[in-house]
Amino acid sequence: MTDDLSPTDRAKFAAARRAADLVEDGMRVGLGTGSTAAWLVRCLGEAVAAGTRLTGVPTSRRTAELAREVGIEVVTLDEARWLDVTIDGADEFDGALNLIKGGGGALLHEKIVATASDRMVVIADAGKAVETLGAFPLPVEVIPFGWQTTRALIEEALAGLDVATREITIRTNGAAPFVTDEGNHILDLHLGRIGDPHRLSAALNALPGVVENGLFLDICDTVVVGHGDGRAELRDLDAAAPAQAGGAAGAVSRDLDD
Ligand SMILES: O=C(CO)[C@H](O)[C@H](O)COP(=O)(O)O
Repeated sequence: MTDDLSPTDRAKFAAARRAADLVEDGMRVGLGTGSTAAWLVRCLGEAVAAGTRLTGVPTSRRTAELAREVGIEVVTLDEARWLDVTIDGADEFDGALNLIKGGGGALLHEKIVATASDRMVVIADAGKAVETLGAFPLPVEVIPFGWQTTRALIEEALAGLDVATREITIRTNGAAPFVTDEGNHILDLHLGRIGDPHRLSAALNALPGVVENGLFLDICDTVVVGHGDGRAELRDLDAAAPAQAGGAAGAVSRDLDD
């Protein structure tokens, strides 16, 4: 399944394969969205074929389709109610394991599913590690009604916040605005650097018209970092370190050559 992969895809696969080993028989698993999460779903499909029993709650229609294709029993979040683990990709992660997500437009379901889980495990290639969040444009899901007014409100809110740049673009699909699984649009906030992610997240979610933003703060417990040579390294939040400590002090690493 992995012949002819680019180094980045090999890294994504390595992270997904290692994370699939964390799934135990009988678990209810939140299934993320994106190319790294797709590797995970394929790995879990192999585990199911080998006899592991699990139920999956997909975070998007795309993931639901792939999960069914590979033989995973798919249920809704309301049927599962609570999950043992959610495993998902990310666009950026920092030293405190805070994330930017939503590059694939599924951030709303992803945040709901991750929050309804005992543990959130992120799978990512090493290129997603950052010192400070914000180089990746921050996705914000907004309802279509009055989205241009919502964009203006976001611009006003950004004026008082610690960010490097303040450009906002509407995500498109061809000529039309991109539409999420919930029928909403995505505004991408090009901020360069986010000085205070908690303050920004609260300011965005306080605006009418904003449904959710792609900052996942204090949600992720573990990042499995994949490398192009096939290694995967686990970074766990150190319970002793304050979440806002950031940098290497906020997480502990274990090298797992497999
Ligand atoms: O948040 C997401 C989708 O909404 C993805 O997990 C994120 O964009 C990473 O994608 P990929 O694994 O393809 O790099």
